[in-house]
Amino acid sequence: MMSTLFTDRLWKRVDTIWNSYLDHPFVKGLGEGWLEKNKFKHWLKQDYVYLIEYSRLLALGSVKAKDLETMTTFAKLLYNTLEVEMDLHREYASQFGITPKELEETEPGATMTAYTSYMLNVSHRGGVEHVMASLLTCAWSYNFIGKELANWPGSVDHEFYGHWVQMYSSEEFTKLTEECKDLMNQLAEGKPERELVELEEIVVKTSLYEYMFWDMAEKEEEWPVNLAVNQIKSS
Ligand SMILES: Cc1ncc(CN)c(N)n1
Repeated sequence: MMSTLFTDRLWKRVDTIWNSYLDHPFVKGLGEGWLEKNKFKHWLKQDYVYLIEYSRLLALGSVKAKDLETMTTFAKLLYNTLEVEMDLHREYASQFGITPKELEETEPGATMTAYTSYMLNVSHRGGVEHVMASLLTCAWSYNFIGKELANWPGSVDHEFYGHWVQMYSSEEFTKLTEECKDLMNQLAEGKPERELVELEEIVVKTSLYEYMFWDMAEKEEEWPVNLAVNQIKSS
């Protein structure tokens, strides 16, 4: 009898959360092509610094890996993030007149800091399986969104957002996502229920953080201190 894959079990927990992304105004606007560019620019800058922290997490995966094959998978994901995915960001940024250096110097926002700090914290404290559980939602949920949006009329060919949809629904990104899922299943194999529950919780939490990240971009979230300074000045 074939046992259920751990990722199938995970899917049951995140299905509703991930489907709610598709109703979020930021994602909907991106897929339907009416998203305000300043909101996208906000996402782009925060996401660039998010991907820098995510890259640290991938490097940590290689450090914690117990065999060369796993080390190589993390290294491949790291290379792809730094050179392929972040290239998409650099290309979009150039259309806004933002240089790569300016992108890199983006002040990390509250949501992006909370999300990446959470992932790095559980990964530092745990083993390679905790690193993989922290990373999984990032790759898998974007691939899920990309493939869903690719079915929406006009999304792939949109003059501005089409490139985004093409990237996250691409065969290459799908293949990397499948490698992440395979590795998660391998690492979960034979683990006691108590540990599986722990890994599942990480995937649920990161899924909630993903929702908060979309919300952060939609609201163009800023640290409240600027508001406080202005209030002090005007009083
Ligand atoms: C916040 C977030 N999550 C996921 C991805 C896809 N790597 C991303 N670029 N940014």
